[in-house]
Amino acid sequence: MEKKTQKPQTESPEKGKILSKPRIFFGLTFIVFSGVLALSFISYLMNWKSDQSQAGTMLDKSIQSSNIFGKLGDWLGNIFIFESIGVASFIVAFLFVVFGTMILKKKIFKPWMTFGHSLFFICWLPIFFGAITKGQGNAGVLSGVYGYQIMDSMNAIIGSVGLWLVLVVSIALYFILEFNLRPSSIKSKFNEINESTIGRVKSMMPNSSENFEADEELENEIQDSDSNITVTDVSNNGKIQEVEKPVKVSTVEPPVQVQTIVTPNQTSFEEIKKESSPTVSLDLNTKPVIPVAKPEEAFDIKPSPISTPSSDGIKFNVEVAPAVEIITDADQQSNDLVEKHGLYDHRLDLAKFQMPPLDLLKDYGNEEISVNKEELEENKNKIVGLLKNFNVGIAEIKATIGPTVTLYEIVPEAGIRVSAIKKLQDDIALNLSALGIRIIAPMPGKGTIGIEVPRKNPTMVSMRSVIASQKFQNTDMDLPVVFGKTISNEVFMADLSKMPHLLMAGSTGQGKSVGINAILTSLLYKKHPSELKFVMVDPKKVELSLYSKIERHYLAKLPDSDDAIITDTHKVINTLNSLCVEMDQRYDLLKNAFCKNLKEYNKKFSERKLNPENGHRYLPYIVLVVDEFADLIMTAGKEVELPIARLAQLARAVGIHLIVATQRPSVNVITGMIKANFPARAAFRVISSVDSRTILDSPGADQLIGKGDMLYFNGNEILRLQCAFVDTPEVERLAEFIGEQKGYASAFMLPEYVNEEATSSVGAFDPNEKDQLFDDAARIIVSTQQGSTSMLQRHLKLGYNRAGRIMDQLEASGIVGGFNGAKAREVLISDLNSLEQFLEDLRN
Ligand SMILES: Nc1ncnc2c1ncn2[C@@H]1O[C@H](COP(=O)(O)OP(=O)(O)OP(=O)(O)O)[C@@H](O)[C@H]1O
Repeated sequence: MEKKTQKPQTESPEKGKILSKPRIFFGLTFIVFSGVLALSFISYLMNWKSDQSQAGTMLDKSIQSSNIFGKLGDWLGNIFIFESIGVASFIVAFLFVVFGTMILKKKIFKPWMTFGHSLFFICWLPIFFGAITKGQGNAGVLSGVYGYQIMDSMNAIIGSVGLWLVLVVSIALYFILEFNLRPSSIKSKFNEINESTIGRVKSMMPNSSENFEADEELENEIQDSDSNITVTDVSNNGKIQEVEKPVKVSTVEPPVQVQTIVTPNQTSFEEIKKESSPTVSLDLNTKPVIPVAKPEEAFDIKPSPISTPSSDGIKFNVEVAPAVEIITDADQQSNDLVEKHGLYDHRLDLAKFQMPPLDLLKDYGNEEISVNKEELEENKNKIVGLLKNFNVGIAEIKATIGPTVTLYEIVPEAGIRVSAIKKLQDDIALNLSALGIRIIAPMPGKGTIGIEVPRKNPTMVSMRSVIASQKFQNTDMDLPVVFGKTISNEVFMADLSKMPHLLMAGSTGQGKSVGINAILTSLLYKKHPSELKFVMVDPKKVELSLYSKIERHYLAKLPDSDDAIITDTHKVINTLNSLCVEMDQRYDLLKNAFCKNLKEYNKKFSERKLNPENGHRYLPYIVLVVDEFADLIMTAGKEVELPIARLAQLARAVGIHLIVATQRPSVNVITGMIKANFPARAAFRVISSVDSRTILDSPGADQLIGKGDMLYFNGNEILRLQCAFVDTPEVERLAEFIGEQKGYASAFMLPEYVNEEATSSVGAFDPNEKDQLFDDAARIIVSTQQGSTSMLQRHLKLGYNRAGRIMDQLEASGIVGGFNGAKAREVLISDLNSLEQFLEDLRN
């Protein structure tokens, strides 16, 4: 059931587009010129009689013009209005606005439709005014000379009746085509108006006999009509609710059982008692019977007729009533709020925030791929020759040149086994004497076998070129990440929110840090600070430090920490657990708002359907970036692995996404639990094929050539990409540009994380799980009035751990107080009698 809601003001896709200066100049010039034209025309219309005599005196200073744009205004008015098309000239002025908005890429008008309509009226209006004025009175300005002359010529050719016929038929055709007017729709519109008028008149009448009479009249009216029948239900309060239920007369159905029901104010109707069929079929001879709508059904129901010719020649109409639109109180309230304050704009806190311009990124010059025909020919010959030596015949070979790699696709002759070619990988590599050869047999979805051969002179892919690409600029992805270019030189992008977490690996110096910077740069170029927050973990301390400048805009941190970029392993554990708390809180918010994911939730919040007083808030995406995961696992092990795995398993729906990078993709770093929850993987060059298997579940990453040459696995297939290059100074400039702008008062605060171990014993006492020696321990403590764990150890001959656990239980049950540093705990029960009573209560 569709709810009637205010249409949300979706962010226009043009927002992200960068307009060139000439565009802005010409766009604005057109719009301003349109204003000048319109004002000149208005002014000309007011003074045209006096000013017209001054035509041709443009340079004569002694003659003044009364047009607000002086003689220029006069001249424009004269040219457009008087000498051309009369008042239709305003349409010309309007067209300049349309041009202007087109140049500025604002999709306010549908250009072709607007031009079409305008052209029609530019032709029709002058002739129409010409026909009306016949050259008398204000003919000059209404029709213009052109309009009058065309009208005059037509008049001479087809006569005045013919002229009017052309005018009327053309305008009628225009409206019929434009508004889809058909006799049936005009008739139903007319019926609607008719009914609503009758309804209104009826509702004005008191609940009396007059009303009754009106009902009868109406019924008569209804019964007169054999096609459209209006049922009127008069409810208790005298309000009339109407349902239009056209009943079409048809044959075959058995006679309908009719029952009379009485409505509260005694108006009687006949109800069709017929189960489960919304379609009504009646005997041709019976009079139409009127179904009574239940009060809650009595909304605007506009049936949509479906007409099917039946085999017996009788027209059989089926009408399906559309779903009833219902507005709940909450909807109404949010609609009112939106009407009053507009949609909630999360960007408002930093309304003046400027998205970074493109020129912060370095232009590395020509990135066009140069084709080295000799190299291509040489490689092709080597491949064909080698395969021939191994008795592998080739039917066809094709080369696709990418930025770093050329892909040779071969179609083997019939009967050749794919595995035979696969086995030759090392031989081909040896023959081509090149590193980084990868054989893809077969190419997914292509029916060929691919051999990737690195180029001698690779082309660099700059971050600027991919950020400037149409694909990135016009993307509607939620978290667009532009990695670089594919083997066929296309910009490659992926949506981090769909990945939903990314695992990156690569040996040192192969382009992993550049890859992370490319990801962060793409997100910074697309997302406003209110929409995205980063949690950065950088055990190496230097890789992500550049981003500290954007702390108050894009970073998130724990309330008690000084630096937003976390370099200390212990803090990482707290931060990860805090992220888990944030995740749980977000899930609660989503659950209370009946939303399935963050996007839905934020939309609802923007439409003011969620009350901030109930804890609802706009939720930015949170991206956790861990630069050296191996280091964390080595120092903190499970304490890091568990929250990471938990986040990876659950956090996608609440907008928390993980990017975890490591130099050492060994199985004790990338464990099964981690791997299972990171479907998207990016591999730069790694040392061994074992490492490649760990990260990608297949070899290949060990065959890469470094410098940003990478494999991306999206869960289905592996793609070879050349990562875009973004240098440290570029990132610095970007961070500086953002950092210099007004930001929030502080970084985004993650929820405080309270270490569970510190609190678990207190308040979590479960009498069923108490230690067997709990009662004895309590008696010893109370009799000695000493809350000491070592004393319990001595008296009960226990190890420290068990004694400590019993002490925690005594604290939780309220027999002793909290941990008191070096001193013994306070004993809260003064004597054994009270204790026995207390223990008895606990048992019950
Ligand atoms: N996409 C790329 N295009 C061109 N050159 C690149 C690219 N990525 C990296 N390089 C080159 O490789 C060098 C090392 O890259 P990067 O610092 O990203 O390696 P790394 O894997 O992060 O190393 P480490 O783990 O030691 O930090 C860069 O300085 C650059 O010269």
